[in-house]
Amino acid sequence: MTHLPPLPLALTMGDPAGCGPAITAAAWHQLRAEPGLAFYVIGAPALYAGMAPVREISAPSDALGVFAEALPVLPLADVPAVQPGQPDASAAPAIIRAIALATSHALAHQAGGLVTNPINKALLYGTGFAYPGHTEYVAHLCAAPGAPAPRPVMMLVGGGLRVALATIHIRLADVPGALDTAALVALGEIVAAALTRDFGLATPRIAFSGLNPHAGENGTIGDEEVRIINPAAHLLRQKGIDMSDARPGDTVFAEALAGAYDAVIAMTHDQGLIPVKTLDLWGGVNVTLGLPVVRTSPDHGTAYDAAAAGTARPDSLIAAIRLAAAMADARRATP
Ligand SMILES: NC(=O)C1=CN([C@@H]2O[C@H](COP(=O)(O)OP(=O)(O)OC[C@H]3O[C@@H](n4cnc5c(N)ncnc54)[C@H](O)[C@@H]3O)[C@@H](O)[C@H]2O)C=CC1
Ligand SMILES: NCC(=O)COP(=O)(O)O
Repeated sequence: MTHLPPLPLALTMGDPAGCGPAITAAAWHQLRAEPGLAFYVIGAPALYAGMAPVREISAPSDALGVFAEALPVLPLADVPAVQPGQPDASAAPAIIRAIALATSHALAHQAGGLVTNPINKALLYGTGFAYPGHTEYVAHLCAAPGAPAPRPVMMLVGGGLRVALATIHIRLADVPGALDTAALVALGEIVAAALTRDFGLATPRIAFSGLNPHAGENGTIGDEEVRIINPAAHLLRQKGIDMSDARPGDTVFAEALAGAYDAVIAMTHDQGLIPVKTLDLWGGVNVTLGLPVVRTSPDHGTAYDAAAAGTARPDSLIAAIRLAAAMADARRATP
């Protein structure tokens, strides 16, 4: 077994008007005594002033020596001054640069992985950001020269569940047309490989959820299960992956909680996120699978109201930091 030295995690500042600065400072207070969870944040030092002692660093490796005493901040230029709770589109270029820099640190093995603070997607779209979210943007940044971007898979971890998504930020009406047997096979392979590599499960058991009520009742109330999902499950089983046919969406998460499955692949964003957020509103983590770098995130958004009121909770960010560190450890042990 190879053991490479631990690296700090790179946190992005996220939307500076959102909860990111407050939860980052709060996470530092709670984690500063755990050197295995050392991190630095890429952002404007002023964002954290008054919430934590701040130390500017000039390279990711400086964070390890600083973390116990102060929040290590790698300064990002040109972050406009914003008010908590007051989104400001002029911050968009800096928000995007922080994500790009953190990803480059992880790709260069200067950071063990990246943990992204929440962004306001509509605000970024309004300034021309061409990606649905971090998931697809980080994948784009991970593309090798001349090669297509790796296919990223969003998985939520929380409340005793792991739930990967077959479709993410698309209209519900577009979901049936977006489901495709070959794509579900590729998705199942990515989820199975990640559960082994990053979560230490030698032979993970995975379930597809159905799209239609009762998983389509044998094609009588929707045929995506018999036409698309079950054929993908069959092909995955032929590849040696323990994959169920489509299970009814109203029971598959209870089955997973009871121990029948290590992960569920949900067909839509809300089908997957509702059980995780209902079971674990504060502690859920969003993980991107299928990338050469570790990337996690809190599963909540910018929470402008909590940012303005000073009531933002760091629980989900802390869970995201813990999970990223565990995944980075697993990859260091078996690169
Ligand atoms: N990973 C990311 O960057 C994500 C970004 N978003 C973005 O967040 C923005 C706001 O989305 P919403 O649907 O309002 O979801 P939200 O998660 O920001 O807020 C929903 C409710 O939960 C509360 N809440 C969320 N996190 C909290 C925390 N840490 N502490 C205390 N209260 C908290 C909020 O105050 C609000 O009442 C959107 O622009 C969306 O694009 C949403 C989800 C993930
Ligand atoms: N609802 C989850 C979400 O919006 C996270 O998206 P991403 O920014 O992690 O791609």
